[in-house]
Amino acid sequence: MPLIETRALVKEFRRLRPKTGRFATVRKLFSRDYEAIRAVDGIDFAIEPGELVGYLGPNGAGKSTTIKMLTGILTPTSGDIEVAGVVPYKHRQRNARNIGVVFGQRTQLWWDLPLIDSFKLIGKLYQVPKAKYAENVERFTELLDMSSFLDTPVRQLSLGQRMRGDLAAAMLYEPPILYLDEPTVGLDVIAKERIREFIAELNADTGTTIILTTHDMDDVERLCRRLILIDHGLVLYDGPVGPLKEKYSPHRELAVQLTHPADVEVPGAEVVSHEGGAVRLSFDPTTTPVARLIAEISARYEITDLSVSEPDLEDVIRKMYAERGDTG
Ligand SMILES: Nc1ncnc2c1ncn2[C@@H]1O[C@H](COP(=O)(O)OP(=O)(O)OP(=O)(O)O)[C@@H](O)[C@H]1O
Repeated sequence: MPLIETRALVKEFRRLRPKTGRFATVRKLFSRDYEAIRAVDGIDFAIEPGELVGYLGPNGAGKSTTIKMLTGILTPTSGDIEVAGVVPYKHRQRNARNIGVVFGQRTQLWWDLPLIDSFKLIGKLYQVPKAKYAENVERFTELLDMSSFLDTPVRQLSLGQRMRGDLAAAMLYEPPILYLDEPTVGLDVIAKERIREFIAELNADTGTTIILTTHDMDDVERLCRRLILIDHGLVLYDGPVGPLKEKYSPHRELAVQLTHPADVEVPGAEVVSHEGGAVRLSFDPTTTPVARLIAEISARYEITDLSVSEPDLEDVIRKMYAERGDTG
């Protein structure tokens, strides 16, 4: 049975219709002329326990609005939504116990308090039993390497330290579900990797169901087995990463380094670039298996190095949106 499910989910916002021309500002003041924006326009998905799903889309696609409905902050205009057997907007408090939420752009922690005091407050708010609380703080402190800054006020933490604190805070009461909104935004490469490692471990070890919203394709490549791609409030793709790459970017590239420069000709592959002994070939793995291609090349030329590159996910997604007439 799905842990998270939405059916024909719609969220409409009303905003004042923009006015132009003379006295526009004055007219706006007295106007009752609203227009409706469908931020979410009939979204269906079902997420099973233990899944780690990337929820992606261009700016304004409706991602945050969906997450806000899942957390119970927003009430849908129509449609159904259920999270761990709870309708979030009807039972916000019950829903809150089942979910952890981390926003990359803002903290859930108390700005002026030492990090450990935020943890204590969250432990109290969620009535985490004493022993469990102590065990979890110890575990997360070790996993996220936080011991050197537990007593530092949150306002003095670096972005990477704060993010680790936010992740620990969201998981202190062991919710079965975690929503992550841009958890690696603004972090350096090492800090990003540390966060990704924690997310992957959390999902693998405790089976936490995770919905991840991000614009960072390295987050997606590293973490998500399933993607839900949305645009204009609609689901465009729901499935694994592999078939998406095959459909929108079927070609792979093989880079070979020849001992002696030569004009390369191999059946089933096209030379993309050729610089001295460095040759790049493009091929379709469904018609030319990579093993056969490598065998053919090694039989004809002397090679010192070779590598096959996967298509770039960002490129694949851009192509998909472009094909559907959306520039993102
Ligand atoms: N409170 C609101 N009132 C009016 N319009 C809103 C409101 N919140 C969101 N919108 C509009 O709904 C649409 C979807 O916004 P949403 O924030 O869900 O997109 P998003 O996919 O999260 O984008 P981003 O990647 O930029 O965060 C946008 O057109 C946005 O302007």
